[in-house]
Amino acid sequence: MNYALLNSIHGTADLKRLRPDQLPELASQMRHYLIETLAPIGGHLGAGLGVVELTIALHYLLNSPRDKIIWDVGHQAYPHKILTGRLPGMPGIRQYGGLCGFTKRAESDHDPFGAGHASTSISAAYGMAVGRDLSHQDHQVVAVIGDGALTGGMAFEAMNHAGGNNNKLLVILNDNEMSIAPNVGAMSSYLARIISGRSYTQAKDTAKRILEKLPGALDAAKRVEEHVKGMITPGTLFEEMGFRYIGPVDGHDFDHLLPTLQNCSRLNGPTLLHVVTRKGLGFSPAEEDPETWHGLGPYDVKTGEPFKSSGQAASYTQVFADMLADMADADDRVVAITAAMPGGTGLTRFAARHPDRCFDVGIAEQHAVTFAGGLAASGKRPYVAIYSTFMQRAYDQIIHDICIQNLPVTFCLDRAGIVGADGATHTGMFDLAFMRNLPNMTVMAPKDEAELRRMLVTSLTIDGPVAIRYPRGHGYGVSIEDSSPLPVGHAEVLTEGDSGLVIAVGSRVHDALQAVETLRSEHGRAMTLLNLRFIKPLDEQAIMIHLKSGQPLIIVEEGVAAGGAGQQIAVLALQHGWHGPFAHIAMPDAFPAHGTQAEILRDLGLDAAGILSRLRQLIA
Ligand SMILES: Cc1ncc(C[n+]2csc(CCOP(=O)(O)OP(=O)(O)O)c2C)c(N)n1
Ligand SMILES: CC(=O)[C@@H](O)[C@H](O)COP(=O)(O)O
Ligand SMILES: [Mg+2]
Repeated sequence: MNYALLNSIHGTADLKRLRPDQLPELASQMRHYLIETLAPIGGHLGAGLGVVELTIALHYLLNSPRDKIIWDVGHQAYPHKILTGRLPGMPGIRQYGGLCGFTKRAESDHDPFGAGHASTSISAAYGMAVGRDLSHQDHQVVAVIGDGALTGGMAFEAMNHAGGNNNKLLVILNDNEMSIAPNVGAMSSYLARIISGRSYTQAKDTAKRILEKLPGALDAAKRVEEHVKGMITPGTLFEEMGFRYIGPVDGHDFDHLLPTLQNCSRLNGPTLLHVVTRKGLGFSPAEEDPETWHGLGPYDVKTGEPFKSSGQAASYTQVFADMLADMADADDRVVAITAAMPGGTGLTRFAARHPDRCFDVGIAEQHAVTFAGGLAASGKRPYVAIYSTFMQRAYDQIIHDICIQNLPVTFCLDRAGIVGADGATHTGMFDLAFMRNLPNMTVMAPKDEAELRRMLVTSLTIDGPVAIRYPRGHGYGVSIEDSSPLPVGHAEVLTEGDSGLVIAVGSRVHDALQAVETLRSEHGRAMTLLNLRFIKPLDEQAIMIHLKSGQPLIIVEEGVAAGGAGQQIAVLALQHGWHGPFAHIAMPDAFPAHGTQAEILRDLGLDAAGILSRLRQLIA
């Protein structure tokens, strides 16, 4: 493909020099460029392809960075990055040292607000609109939010606030009928009805029938018609929330988009523009299967097939989902909940076997947790599968609705620890610290996929809240025959030696074992290695039996050091009078960069080589 037009755009000023009739060609080149550039590296393709025209139109008419464009989640912002001077960096997006996969303030003045988590854009944009008005400035503030992100409560909290006031704010609802998976819920049906126009037609028919049945009461019936029409005319809900509703508009047609956006930008007060787009537009595999092509690894442009790495063990996610489905076979109290991530959490597999016991609540982590509380209070055993990073949203619900009432809800924290290309916003670095300090909570971390299965079985024996955290990626291909429950609160001794005690948590156990074995074979120094298994309750007895005063104590965990298991173990050791060399190999008080999981673990000294080097220092 010839990218001459695209390559001539070094910033938004170049875009503005184009004639309107050149924009479709620019859109076409940008689509091809995205499809080709992401093929060897993967990334969030589908959402960006869907907003190519919208992004071009916004930058054509607005004056970023003076005008503020806030992209919700930020995964669809690749076209925005291209138009704002970041085209040369695109081949390195989400790679180590490369561009961030989301919007990021530190990366560009054109990213006025960073994101990664959903449903924040209207709040941030409204804050900027109010800030602008307080400072008597007059730039535009535009939030672009997807129909999936609109299922998040924050979006409605923000609309409730903004709609009650008169600050100028444009919210663009990018409606492609998809979250990552097909969008769910009543709002999604409402938007679909607006697009199809059926509700409006039906309402008119209903009013007509009322008219026919009430001869002589024409005025009254006329009023009924007006009322019914008013109730379900497109966008009434938004109008009732204080927003001027405009749309629906074809988000791929510049002839519609440009004049509509131009008009919207002249309006005062809060306005919602409903734009209809197609996720993955321009690449048929992505149009046909938008869920797979939402975000993926490398793929073959010619065949339209994602590359599959052969010979890999099952992922933790798959093992989790299959085990939970087995448990649901045997126990009809078991139910599963996802917050808009049925694929990512594996619950699509669970739903295939137990469709009536699997609930996708939308991007609503807080609701997911309290909904689980309600299910638990009615005798069910809910398993809430949410990525570690997204669970941060629901902390008060975990405390107030689950832990205080000691309800048997199990939190299945996928993507715990380093996630790789998604970087800081998606890193699951806090869950060990925030879960282990909650009364009534049991916290487990499996060393491999077999242990994950046993921990799930164990959770069913515990009559209270449980958190199980496991990493992104594949297991080790170990045998998963044993499905017996684990003794609660007991660590596992993996090696024994008198040169020191290493305690490793979950995902770091295998690398710690490798380091301990290398130390023994290369230096003849044997250490005891405990697989902690239970971060809470802590196996104080096993720790104190194996901890010898004067000898090194090393704790390895893939989570933030502050408040992590290591700090609690250190306090325990000191309370028992232990003294000796100490190392807490964990994540520092800083957000990690993006790259592969291996690169980030290496940087943090959390891989086998890093652990080995710390062990060598300690015994030196
Ligand atoms: C709080 C939170 N939960 C879940 C996610 C995972 N997630 C990322 S994008 C997405 C779907 C967003 O759908 P939509 O806003 O409609 O954007 P589209 O991809 O359709 O353009 C989800 C669930 C997230 N980023 N943040
Ligand atoms: C944008 C977003 O939040 C998701 O698409 C996320 O990137 C998915 O991560 P996984 O690839 O680990 O499922
Ligand atoms: Mg969508």
